Amino acid sequence: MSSHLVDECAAPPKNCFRLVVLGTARVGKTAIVSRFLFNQYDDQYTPTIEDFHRKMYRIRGEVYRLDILDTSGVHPFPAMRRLSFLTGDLFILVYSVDNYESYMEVMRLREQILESKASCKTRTAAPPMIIAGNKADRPESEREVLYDEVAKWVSTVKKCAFLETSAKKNGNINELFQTLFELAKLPPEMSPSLHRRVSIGDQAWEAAKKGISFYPRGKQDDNPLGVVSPHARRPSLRSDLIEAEAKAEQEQRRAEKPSIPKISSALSPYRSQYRSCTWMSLLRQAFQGLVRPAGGQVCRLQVQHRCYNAPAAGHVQVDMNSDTGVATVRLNRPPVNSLNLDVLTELSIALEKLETDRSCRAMVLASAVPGIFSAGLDIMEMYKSTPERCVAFWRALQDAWLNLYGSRLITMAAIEGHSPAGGCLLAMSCDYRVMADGKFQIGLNETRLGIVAPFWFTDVMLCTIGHRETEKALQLGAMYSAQQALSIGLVDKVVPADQVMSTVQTELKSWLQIPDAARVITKTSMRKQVLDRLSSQKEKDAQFFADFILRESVQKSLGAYIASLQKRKS
Ligand SMILES: CCCCCCC/C=C/C(=O)SCCNC(=O)CCNC(=O)[C@H](O)C(C)(C)COP(=O)(O)OP(=O)(O)OC[C@H]1O[C@@H](n2cnc3c(N)ncnc32)[C@H](O)[C@@H]1OP(=O)(O)O
Repeated sequence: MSSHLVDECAAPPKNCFRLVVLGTARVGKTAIVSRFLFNQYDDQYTPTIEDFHRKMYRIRGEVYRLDILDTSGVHPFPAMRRLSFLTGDLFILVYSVDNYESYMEVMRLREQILESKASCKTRTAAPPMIIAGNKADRPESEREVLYDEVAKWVSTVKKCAFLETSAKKNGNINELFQTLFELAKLPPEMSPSLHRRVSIGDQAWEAAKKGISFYPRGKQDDNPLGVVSPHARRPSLRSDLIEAEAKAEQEQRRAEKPSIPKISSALSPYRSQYRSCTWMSLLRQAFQGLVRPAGGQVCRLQVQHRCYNAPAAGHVQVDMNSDTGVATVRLNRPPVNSLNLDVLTELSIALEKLETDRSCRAMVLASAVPGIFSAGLDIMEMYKSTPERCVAFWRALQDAWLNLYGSRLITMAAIEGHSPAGGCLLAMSCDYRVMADGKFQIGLNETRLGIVAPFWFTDVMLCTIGHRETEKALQLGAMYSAQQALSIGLVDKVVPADQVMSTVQTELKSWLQIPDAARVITKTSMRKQVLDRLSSQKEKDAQFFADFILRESVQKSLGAYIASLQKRKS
């Protein structure tokens, strides 16, 4: 029996759920999932990057689908983590009773999930969550987290439950899922003890499938059944979008209250809002080959070695040349490649993927939009926004920058157009810059907008052109022509526009001759201080940004700047 048939038994969107399991490394996330799915426990520890599982159920004549995302405990993939927050319907947050820091991380994770959800206009309610204090079998002498402390905290938060568990001894695992499903108002039969585990090809499952798909009143087995899909992989982008859309419609419908006579027409304005919402774009990004099937029940993250080209809608196009080990990453958000939350998230994911691709040694950052490298941050993300959205946006920028500036790859910017502010930051964060001669300008022009370049923008510029030039450049919000930029060291080479790419390729050849290990250690040691400065205060920096940008006076300046851009155009 071919395993894909499990998916032929499709669940309606309203019965599809994504469960995300989060927590620091070594707390037992994978062990909990493994107990739940297979009633197995493996004593060996293998760090997880991201595993994907699918379980299908037949319960009281209906088909349900539970997708489980078992996430990484370390955080080299912040964009993937944020996407897991956004796409999750219910969450298990795991800590280990012998590790207080892991409990602190659970508290932080809860906040981050809520903030991520709040930044999506269509999804604001707190999702159901359960806190699992795992390794409860450990001797009391090793315990660092007291049961009462967690219970007290959980009693103060909404839609959240708490249990201590032992994946090793199978303690409370069934109860953990049962409580979560109850909280999420999912059928209790989804818990391991309340359904019969069957496998693909099992007659009961096959009969149930037929009964549901074709002959609902046929001879089907009425006992709840659950089957783990052996070759589970993340759904295709298209099916996920369709499903997400159906779900969002459902949510809207609930919010709209049934008293509205024509629900479909009442929904239409929300549909268009929904279609353009960030959540949808993030979903789109989430499934652009982020995780590929690797066979078996577990889908370890694997990196495509040839081509990461995003679908047409993607704002970041990635071409990987496996022969040379050089990837070209093109920003593609016409008209001016302004960097909004979506672009930044996509960029982060692209960079994270390249970072983990062993065949990739270098990356060229370029634009797919003629005449522009990037117009910098999308001003509309900063104008009349909400604090939650501002924080989410800023985090996405921080992550994209940390990925780029801290990359092990040789990074080169092919600047074939204007590159103000955030565009200049991206270019400066690369190892080498080639700019097109002519009318294009580059620089950190923040003061002209009435805003202040953050300390890490300043740090990067200081490292690039030195103190004196940075002081002048930043105070004046100076924009430089390519030749001026060359003279102060802001770019490394200026060539006619049609030779930018070939010049980058030529330059790359000499960089590629240097052994990677020595080059990477050198680069890392040179950049560490600047990277650490932001890494150590990301949250403070994000909060500061939100507070600053939403000040009335700053909003006024931004409003005037936007008007001046529009006026200049007309
Ligand atoms: C404590 C923390 C403090 C906060 C720190 C914040 C740090 C901020 C960093 C930034 O990156 S702020 C953004 C700064 N960017 C700019 O000032 C660039 C402004 N744009 C331009 O100068 C020009 O557009 C251009 C890039 C030189 C391109 O000129 P071109 O003539 O080709 O296009 P336009 O007709 O001007 O623009 C087309 C279209 O795009 C809109 N637009 C331009 N830039 C942005 C942007 N950054 N964000 C959003 N939208 C942008 C422009 O208004 C036009 O829109 P429409 O009129 O067609 O609707």
